[in-house]
Amino acid sequence: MQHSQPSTIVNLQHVSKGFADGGQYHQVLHQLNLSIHTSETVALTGPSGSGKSTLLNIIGGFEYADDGQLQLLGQSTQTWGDSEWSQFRRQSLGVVFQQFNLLTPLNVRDNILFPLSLLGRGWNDWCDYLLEKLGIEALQNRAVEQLSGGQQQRVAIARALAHQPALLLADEPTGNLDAVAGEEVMQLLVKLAADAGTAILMVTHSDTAAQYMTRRWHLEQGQIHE
Ligand SMILES: Nc1ncnc2c1ncn2[C@@H]1O[C@H](COP(=O)(O)OP(=O)(O)OP(=O)(O)O)[C@@H](O)[C@H]1O
Repeated sequence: MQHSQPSTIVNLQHVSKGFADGGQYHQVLHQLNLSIHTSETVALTGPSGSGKSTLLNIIGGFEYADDGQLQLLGQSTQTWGDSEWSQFRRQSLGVVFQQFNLLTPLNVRDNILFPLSLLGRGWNDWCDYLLEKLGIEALQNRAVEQLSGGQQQRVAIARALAHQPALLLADEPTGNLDAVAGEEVMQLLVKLAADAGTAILMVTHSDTAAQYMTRRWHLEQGQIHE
């Protein structure tokens, strides 16, 4: 199930980002240098407002850095326009958020099928494997809004990994779950990402969730400490 790809999935060199705050410039990320390699798993922790979501947004192309270089899958993103970013996201990126962000008019199966359909692909054995491992086979035809939080997060994981992306960005994936459901989701996330050959960068405030990742980055005052 592994796919061939450059060994460095994400590489940031001297990346800085700030925001105008009441007429003043507030620097959030300061000259960051970091890399994530194939199948690595990284927990990103740090105080509220330290820039964790901003960093994820830059890596996903949802926001742009003010300065520095971002390479994804060995390619410089400097000249990427909307079409290159969408191609990267469709083929190589999965995302899981605290709020699940599923497509509510659709049932479970169609939510999982959605990222594949954007690539012109259909349902396959890997999708069946995801449903089975996540324990959501029996829920396939249910509307996602009828599911519990833990069940919705399992569907979100299946959707994020359906196309076996090189990188999964997860922002507080256990933030809306109780302790037991949170641990179950983390175990499944790590196991299935490993099966897919997917690297993970996960923002979390939870020490328990962070312990499931092999690396830990702490972001504070614009800098990452590992
Ligand atoms: N679009 C924006 N415009 C102005 N300021 C912003 C914008 N996005 C983020 N910020 C500011 O940048 C800082 C970092 O925000 P960010 O959401 O990345 O932090 P975080 O570490 O993810 O926080 P939390 O743990 O609370 O989710 C905050 O001070 C925030 O107010």
